Amino acid sequence: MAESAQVPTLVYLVTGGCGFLGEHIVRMLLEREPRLRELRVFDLHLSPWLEELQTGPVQVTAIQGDVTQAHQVTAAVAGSHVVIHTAGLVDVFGKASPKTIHQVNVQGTQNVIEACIRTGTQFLIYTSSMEVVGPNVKGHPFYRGNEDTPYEAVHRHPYPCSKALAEQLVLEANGRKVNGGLPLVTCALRPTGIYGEGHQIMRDFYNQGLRFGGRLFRAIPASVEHGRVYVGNVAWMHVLVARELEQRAALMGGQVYFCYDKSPYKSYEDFNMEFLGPCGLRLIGTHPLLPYWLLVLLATLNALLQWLLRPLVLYTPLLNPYTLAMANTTFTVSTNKAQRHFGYKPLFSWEESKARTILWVQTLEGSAR
Ligand SMILES: NC(=O)c1ccc[n+]([C@@H]2O[C@H](COP(=O)([O-])OP(=O)(O)OC[C@H]3O[C@@H](n4cnc5c(N)ncnc54)[C@H](O)[C@@H]3O)[C@@H](O)[C@H]2O)c1
Ligand SMILES: CC(C)[C@@H](O)CC[C@@H](C)[C@H]1CC[C@H]2[C@@H]3[C@H](O)C=C4C[C@@H](O)CC[C@]4(C)[C@H]3CC[C@]12C
Repeated sequence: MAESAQVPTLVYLVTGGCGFLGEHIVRMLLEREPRLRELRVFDLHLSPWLEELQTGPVQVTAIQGDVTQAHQVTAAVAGSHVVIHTAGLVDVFGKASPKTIHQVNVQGTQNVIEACIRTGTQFLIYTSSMEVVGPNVKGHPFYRGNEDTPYEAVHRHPYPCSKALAEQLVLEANGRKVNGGLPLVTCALRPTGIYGEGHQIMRDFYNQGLRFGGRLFRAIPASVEHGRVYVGNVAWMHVLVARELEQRAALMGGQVYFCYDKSPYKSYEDFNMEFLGPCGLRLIGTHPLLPYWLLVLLATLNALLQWLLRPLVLYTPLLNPYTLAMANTTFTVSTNKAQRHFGYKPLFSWEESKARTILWVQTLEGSAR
């Protein structure tokens, strides 16, 4: 991929480029990657905002496609220098079947890998997830751990299982010969809970609060820390890895990196209130309002209702046995591996990340402020 710094010559492909994280990666690349000649945005659902990006100096190519269709992936990858694979089904609410989650997240990733091999694309960055590690099915806490912290990564839920399998495929593909004989260089980035402009779950919490007269009810102890990272910093880490992967292939190839920044360690609900509070919502209770056993019962009833109603309507509440267990298990990271390996530093401070997210919440319909 060696190229002259002056003339934009590179072709990047972002799968899932119209998603929450994907959009930030696409916009960040256009703002901060001067070597770009063409940016291909591959997604099952193309967004209208793509049109506004097609008037700039970089050729933005919108490709409507499905990562489960190998031929579509190969056509999109052919001729690209770097692939950022962020497309996936992010579902812990029972919206998609386990089979579909596997098809998209695992088979889709295998299709991306094989497309790189077949077409000679050398650099592949995969958006993995903290969930590849945990929280595990035993509810073991992961307290300010890093990429080398021992932890029993045991999962049963289709989503974390699919992310773990996909990540393994990507890392194992590192070093395989691509068409033309050069080695494929891969790495995986593991964001914790991403927040920021466009976060659907934050939108869901906000709407739930509006439905209850501006109130949200504490379900999780404030002492349970959940790692969060601002979407702009996750996007920046992807851009940086894509830039450094060639020069530092021996060090970075086949590696995993947690995505992190200076976002504070808080419970999931308290962290959300950093943004929802200034927009008029209140979190009721300094302790969980209901005993844990009752929350488990309610979560189980939600899962039963989802199963009973499935032939008629898709019932996908925030509270289910998996989300309750997740929220109730400490999982935070403290690492500097990305800084040591490729000079990553968060682009956005906590204050900037918070301000940007609050501004976005305030634009949501019904915002009190
Ligand atoms: N949101 C988080 O907190 C978080 C945390 C860690 C990792 N991740 C990972 O980041 C990636 C992006 O997550 P997100 O939160 O932006 O989700 P998202 O649902 O907003 O974006 C995913 C994108 O992938 C596209 N997509 C889905 N199925 C596809 C298919 N078959 N073919 C092509 N495109 C398809 C969707 O249309 C969507 O635009 C995922 O791989 C997810 O596992 C997300
Ligand atoms: C209803 C209450 C119990 C409420 O507190 C539930 C919160 C719950 C919806 C979230 C708690 C932890 C979240 C997950 C975490 O941030 C990491 C994730 C990994 C990422 O790859 C996808 C999103 C997610 C699974 C995220 C989803 C929402 C939570 C489960």
